[in-house]
Amino acid sequence: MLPINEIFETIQGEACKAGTPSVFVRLQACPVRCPWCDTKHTWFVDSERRVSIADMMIKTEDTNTWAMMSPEDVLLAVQAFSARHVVITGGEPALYDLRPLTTLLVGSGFSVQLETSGTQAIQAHPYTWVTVSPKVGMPGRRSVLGETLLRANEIKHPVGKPADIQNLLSLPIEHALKPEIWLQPLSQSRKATELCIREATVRNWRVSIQTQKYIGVR
Ligand SMILES: C[S@@+](CC[C@H](N)C(=O)[O-])C[C@H]1O[C@@H](n2cnc3c(N)ncnc32)[C@H](O)[C@@H]1O
Ligand SMILES: Nc1nc2[nH]cc(C(=O)O)c2c(=O)[nH]1
Ligand code: SF4
Ligand SMILES: [Mg+2]
Repeated sequence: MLPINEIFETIQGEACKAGTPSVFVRLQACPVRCPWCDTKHTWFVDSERRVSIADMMIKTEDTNTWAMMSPEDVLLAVQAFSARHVVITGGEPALYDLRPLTTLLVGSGFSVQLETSGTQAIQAHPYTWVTVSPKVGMPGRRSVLGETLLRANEIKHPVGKPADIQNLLSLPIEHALKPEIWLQPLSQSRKATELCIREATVRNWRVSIQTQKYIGVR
């Protein structure tokens, strides 16, 4: 059973899969708590904020309410939309064993993507496209970052200031599989965007802007 904050259809806005019609499954809870996080309403699983699946499904704005769902409940909810790409995010979805859910989704014909901070061991079907957005110097277990970066299909690094580039360089990112490295400016800041453009250019990395925030979708 998984605590789900929201399930909604939109366009994946970030990194390699940007532009893909997607059903987002947002899990509740995150112990990492980045000060600039744009989904702070997912951090705590407050038992008083539990709602029915039906009430969770009709939400249209950010709230800290959540519903408890089985992998089969999630599959049914996801099948009601037309997108065939499912993005599992949060909160920190890797807090949970995602093997049952990802296996069910892959077996039902969906492509599956996981958005994770890399601070928890990843338990997901091997076909899952894993986007690791490494969190350095935040609470959470840095010790598993090396392992999750090895599993990463892409690295999407949040950047606000030059020290964030140094933090990324301190991680084992140059392994044999060479996942694409995307720099994502924090909160549409002009300064951060210019820094990402400069650093991506000299290092032959990429720039991931949160396109959903420019085209006005969730
Ligand atoms: C809300 S997190 C949820 C998944 C997981 N906890 C993680 O951090 O990857 C999804 C993505 O949004 C990014 N993000 C969160 N707040 C942001 C902000 N203010 N500006 C840019 N990216 C942000 C995260 O770094 C991550 O790549
Ligand atoms: N459109 C859209 N694209 C996204 N890519 C990653 C997101 C996330 O919150 O994990 C996100 C999101 O919240 N909305
Ligand atoms: S790890 Fe992800 S969900 Fe958690 S606080 Fe950081 S950005 Fe937000
Ligand atoms: Mg988001």
